Amino acid sequence: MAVILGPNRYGKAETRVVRVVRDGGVHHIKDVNVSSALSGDMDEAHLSGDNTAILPTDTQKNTAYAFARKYGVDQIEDFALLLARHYVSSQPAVHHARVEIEEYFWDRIPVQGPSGERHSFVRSGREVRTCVVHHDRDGTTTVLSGLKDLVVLNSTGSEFHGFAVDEYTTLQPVTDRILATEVSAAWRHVSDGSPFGKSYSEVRRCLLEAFAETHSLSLQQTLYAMGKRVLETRGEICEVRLAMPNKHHFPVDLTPFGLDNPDEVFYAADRPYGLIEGAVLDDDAPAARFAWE
Ligand SMILES: O=c1[nH]c(=O)c2[nH]c(=O)[nH]c2[nH]1
Repeated sequence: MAVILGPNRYGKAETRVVRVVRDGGVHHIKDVNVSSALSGDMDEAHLSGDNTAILPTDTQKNTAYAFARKYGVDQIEDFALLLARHYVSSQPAVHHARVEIEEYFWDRIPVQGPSGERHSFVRSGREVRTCVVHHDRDGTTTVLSGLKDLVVLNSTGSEFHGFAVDEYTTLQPVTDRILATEVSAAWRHVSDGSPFGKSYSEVRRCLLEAFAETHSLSLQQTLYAMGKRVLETRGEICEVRLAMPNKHHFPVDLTPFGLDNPDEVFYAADRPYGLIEGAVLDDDAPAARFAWE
């Protein structure tokens, strides 16, 4: 038997970059979390401890901060593209760069200082925006945008029946239930030139509208409807992957207290939960290459 080195990459995970832009007394905040991972001609670092090809992860952290100052941080996808291209073009040993960014939203606290200052924020209860960019020295670039922690609920319009049963099945069919989930979604851009800000808000709108407008016979059906809505509405997207936990809401039995419960009071269970995952894509979507790695 011979031992060989398998696929490997290395980088700095979760460099938290907060940038404040001052427009007089009106401040703007960008709060991102940058993870870079590089791979290429660097086997010797693992095999013999030769670090010649290794650009330190500490340098990768510094680069994220320096680029935030030099180029600003607007759309996270554009910032990730900038970093990924920088590593591949400046380091001969780096054949491939993967840059993942999360963005956390802040809302302005609507008060003003005596001279009109506006510099107070509250962390938004909104979802986290995400992206994953790959850039390879063969010239291929892939861009995924996404979101996570988007919690949604339909208080009716959801059924679940007609399912397979065996000797362990106790679930009763229902024609009206609460459907709640915490959406994690990622969508693949056809090119690296999408207008990423507008695209993000429109995809988010498609997901929410399809969730609300679909009369659901299962979370699986709702998932497909959400992905389909994005693909039919947004030409710049060719694939959507969704992970949606079924956040079960069980009507509480109130009969011990002499009370009925006409689907009014629910117990929101946190675990276990059903986990529904799926990809929806254009049948002529270009090859994904390493986009999902
Ligand atoms: O929408 C659902 N899909 C399932 O696969 C499932 N399984 C289950 O127990 N409840 C549900 N609900």
